[in-house]
Amino acid sequence: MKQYLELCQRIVDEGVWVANERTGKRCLTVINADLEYDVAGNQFPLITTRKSFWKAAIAEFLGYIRGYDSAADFRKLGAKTWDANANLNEAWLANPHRKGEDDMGRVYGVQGRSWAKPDGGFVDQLRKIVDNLSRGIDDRGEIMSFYNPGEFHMGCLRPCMHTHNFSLLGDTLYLTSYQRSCDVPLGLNFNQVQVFAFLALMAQITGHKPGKAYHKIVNAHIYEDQLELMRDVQLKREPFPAPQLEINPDIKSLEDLETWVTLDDFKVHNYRHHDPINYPFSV
Ligand SMILES: Nc1nc(=O)c2c([nH]1)NC[C@@H]1CN(c3ccc(C(=O)N[C@@H](CCC(=O)O)C(=O)O)cc3)CN21
Ligand SMILES: O=c1ccn([C@H]2C[C@H](O)[C@@H](COP(=O)(O)O)O2)c(=O)[nH]1
Repeated sequence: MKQYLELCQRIVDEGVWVANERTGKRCLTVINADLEYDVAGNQFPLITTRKSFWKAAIAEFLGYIRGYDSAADFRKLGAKTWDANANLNEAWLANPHRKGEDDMGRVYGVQGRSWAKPDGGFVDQLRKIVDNLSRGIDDRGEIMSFYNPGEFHMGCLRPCMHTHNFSLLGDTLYLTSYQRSCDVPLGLNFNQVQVFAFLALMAQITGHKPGKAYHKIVNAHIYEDQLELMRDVQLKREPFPAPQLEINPDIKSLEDLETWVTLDDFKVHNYRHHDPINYPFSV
């Protein structure tokens, strides 16, 4: 929590205003942030200076793991986060690749589970990582990347958190995740939860102990219409201690994640938080 608040304060103190064409808004921006999460010690990085809807963050990530490409499937899992990008962005609505209501196109999990090969067929990046790690193999390329410039024109948004790189040291699993663009008041609240939960889940299904998760962000920003709430409300609050995440121990394989897992398989203990803050969302 301290590192999150320090990043927010750094943006307020040192950020530079940058105009963003896609949203038509200005963002107060800094470059480079390195965050670290202690998954071994189960210090769940949930924001405590406002109420976090952490279940939606986990639902969203479960949708990526399943390779979903429809905002409707995300809604069924419990995340409304893709509704706006799938259905409200003018450029995407006019895109001939959009398959209709709720279609997100070839983004995130689609790339993670079925990256199209130029010579035909698809690559399932996540399956390969799970198979290798389960056999104790780290080939120094245990990477799932959603970043496919050859198909950007076929999706509603370029991936923000775009690459997840796993490492095995002895029987401890590590994760390094890379993010090119970060909406710190809204997106990061979710992304922290996702990086932590992804390492915890992968350690559980591949039979390893989780170590640390490293989260590397390039462009970290606060939109102009979020600044006042961040500076004058959220940053004035005192954080509470980190809660703990409990994952159903019956989740034992990638197939489990693909088939029966729901949000009921995740629980958070000792979550003390301040009141919710409704930050504006930019499409
Ligand atoms: N501008 C922008 N920021 C983002 O963080 C973002 C995008 N666009 N587009 C793609 C995804 C969608 N994500 C989202 C979308 C909505 C919320 C959101 O509204 N969160 C609310 C409550 C959510 C709920 O009630 O479930 C929050 O207060 O955290 C968060 C992340 C993250 N990404
Ligand atoms: O997981 C996510 C997804 C998206 N975001 C934010 C970061 C930006 O504010 C927008 C994406 O806009 P681009 O113009 O494509 O950079 O969404 C996030 O923080 N986390």
